[in-house]
Amino acid sequence: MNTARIIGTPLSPSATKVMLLGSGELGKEVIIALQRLGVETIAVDRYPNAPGHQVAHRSHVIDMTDGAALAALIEREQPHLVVPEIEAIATDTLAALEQAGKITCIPTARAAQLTMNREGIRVLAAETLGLATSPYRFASSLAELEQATAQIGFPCVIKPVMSSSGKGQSKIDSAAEVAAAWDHAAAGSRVDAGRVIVEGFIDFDYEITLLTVRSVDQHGQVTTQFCAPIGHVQVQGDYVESWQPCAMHPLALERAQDIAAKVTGDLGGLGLFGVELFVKGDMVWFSEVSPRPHDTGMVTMATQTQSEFEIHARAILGLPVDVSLRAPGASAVIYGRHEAQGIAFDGLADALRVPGADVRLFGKPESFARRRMGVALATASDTDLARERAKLAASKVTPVIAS
Ligand SMILES: Nc1ncnc2c1ncn2[C@@H]1O[C@H](COP(=O)(O)OP(=O)(O)OP(=O)(O)O)[C@@H](O)[C@H]1O
Ligand SMILES: NCC(=O)N[C@@H]1O[C@H](COP(=O)([O-])[O-])[C@@H](O)[C@H]1O
Ligand SMILES: [Mg+2]
Repeated sequence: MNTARIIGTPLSPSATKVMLLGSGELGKEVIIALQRLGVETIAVDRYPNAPGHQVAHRSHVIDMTDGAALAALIEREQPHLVVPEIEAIATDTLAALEQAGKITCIPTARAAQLTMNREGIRVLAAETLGLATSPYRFASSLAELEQATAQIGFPCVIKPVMSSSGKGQSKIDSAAEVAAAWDHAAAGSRVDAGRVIVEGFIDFDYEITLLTVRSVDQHGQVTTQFCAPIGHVQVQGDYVESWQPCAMHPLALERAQDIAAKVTGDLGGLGLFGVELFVKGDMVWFSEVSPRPHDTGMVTMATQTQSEFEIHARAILGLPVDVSLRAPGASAVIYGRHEAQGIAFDGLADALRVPGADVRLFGKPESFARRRMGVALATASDTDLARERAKLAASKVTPVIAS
């Protein structure tokens, strides 16, 4: 039997305190949703003035992969819930603190541990749960990678076991490209530079994120609900546009939900998960899962009654959620285009004149050419029109070097 958390008053002894580990664009929205529910929020990231720092009650800058620093901060702040927002965290420390009964980690410390490393989640999905995935091998040296790619065949995709947003990822077509892919993976890896996964390339028709929520129902039981599927396009392993709902063959949707229920059921805990799936006709492959809101799910800020961030905030507090769709819509990413601090954004008014459009600028202090700095959102009578509108609105926002 689970009960909803009683919410106290922020900044008082009764406060319900939630600590976000990672405070980028996704964490910023979770923090805003938590604040609306009267929760005291603590934003942590590796650099000052991260998006979530700008809206939380308190902020901290630490190396979140440093277990001692992380444990010391948790000890000082005493949060009721610890909410990982990125993968690159000392998850073993979270597991030890959870084991000792000192924290509640969202959804669970084990989920954070398994998804931090592609090896953990892939072995769980393919070998323990028996789900369909791309064929795969792991390699810890160039020689092992050469052998692994020969076994998997070409084309194949090579990724560091610890990376996200496509960092260090290559799709290669021949053995001649293996060495360059190994070097690229080492440069793009998050923590450990020495290990990669090789995946057989899946020639999918389209790919989706199935936002899946584990929340507490009126009987105190954990229940699983699915948002409408989100279609997306990725360039160099990073998402550039997404839309909801994504039209699917009914059998493919049923299989997608079945896979998502199995994976999230095994990971356990409360909260929203982004289950990434590849679809061809009525066939569905599991790719990976984020035990937290997903970048492609930013579209839900326009499309759903409750955004993925509001759903996550409610679910982790033991509160009921509403996964209903409000209107078809789309999102399109706004990149920084410049390598500079404190850039400015021209053309916002033109973007907001696009019918049905809205824009979020994340406020990241430093821009890189391919850093996601904002997102355009749009609703319309159908997703084709919404995609046009979102892309048009994004194209109107021009990052410029501030004078
Ligand atoms: N085996 C594969 N076959 C075909 N395409 C793939 C394969 N693996 C990855 N991709 C493509 O690359 C994208 C990014 O891959 P993946 O999700 O594994 O990377 P990531 O770095 O974890 O990204 P993110 O953190 O944004 O989810 C996928 O969404 C898909 O478009
Ligand atoms: N695919 C995962 C993802 O989108 N994560 C989001 O990007 C931020 C990091 O952005 P940065 O690299 O620009 O600092 C993370 O904090 C999270 O909000
Ligand atoms: Mg992914």
